[in-house]
Amino acid sequence: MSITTSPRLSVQGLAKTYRTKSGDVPVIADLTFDVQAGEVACIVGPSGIGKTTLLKCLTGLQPITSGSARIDGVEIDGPPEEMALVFQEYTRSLMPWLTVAKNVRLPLRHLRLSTAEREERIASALAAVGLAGAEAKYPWQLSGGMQQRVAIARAIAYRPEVLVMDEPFASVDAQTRFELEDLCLRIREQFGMTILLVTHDIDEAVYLSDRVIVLGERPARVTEIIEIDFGDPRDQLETRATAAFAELRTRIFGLIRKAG
Ligand SMILES: Nc1ncnc2c1ncn2[C@@H]1O[C@H](COP(=O)(O)OP(=O)(O)OP(=O)(O)O)[C@@H](O)[C@H]1O
Repeated sequence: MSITTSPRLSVQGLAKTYRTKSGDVPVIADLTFDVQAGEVACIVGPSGIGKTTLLKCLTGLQPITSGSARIDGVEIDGPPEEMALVFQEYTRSLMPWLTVAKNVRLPLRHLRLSTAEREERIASALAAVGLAGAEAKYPWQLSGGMQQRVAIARAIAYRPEVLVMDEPFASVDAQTRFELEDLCLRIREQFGMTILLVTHDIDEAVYLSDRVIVLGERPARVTEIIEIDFGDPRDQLETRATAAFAELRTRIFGLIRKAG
């Protein structure tokens, strides 16, 4: 007997046109792709191709013009409870007047959790991002990388099925970026989350992904979906030094350059 599993996230013929006072702006023409449960998938493509627009459609912040997006077979037509979103701009997503613990607690208010369960989720999320002990600190007392860890902790305390990240590591230094990438892979492992991430960094996409979805043309289409099979664990030095890594980087770079 063969067992078929439906994808966690399924995007079918998704199109998006912004309706503005000066006319229609077609940004996405036709996107079709699946992301399986527990995968990390990265969206890459030239600047302005519509990557953030796609995430807005998937997180219910913008209506889809035509086509569909589904989580576990259920059509997305508003912010889905199964998703959490992490933005590049952690300074704008954290509340500076709230402590780290209170920032992480914010989205949990909407869930029916006992006090003990809520506190356990906060503690384990902060431990998972390496911030155990920072509960009483304020965001402005932390480095940029640590603030982004708080934003990630807040998302994982919510325990979403799908963690959506829009250029989450673009505002931190290179060393912190590597640490946060590895954190991302650990979270997937520890919590079994599916991760969909937009990045401009091709190396980051190759390092993190099980699947890279390359967007091109304007309005956007899927140029190619590239499966990546480095297995786990990945290593920042060793994995990036392999011939397979260099080959994938060159291939994706070529696709983006052609599309841009
Ligand atoms: N609310 C809006 N109304 C009209 N046009 C918009 C709106 N939001 C975005 N756009 C346009 O949609 C296009 C795609 O923008 P989007 O931010 O999704 O691209 P992106 O690939 O994420 O860009 P970047 O790589 O620079 O971050 C751009 O031309 C942008 O000007």
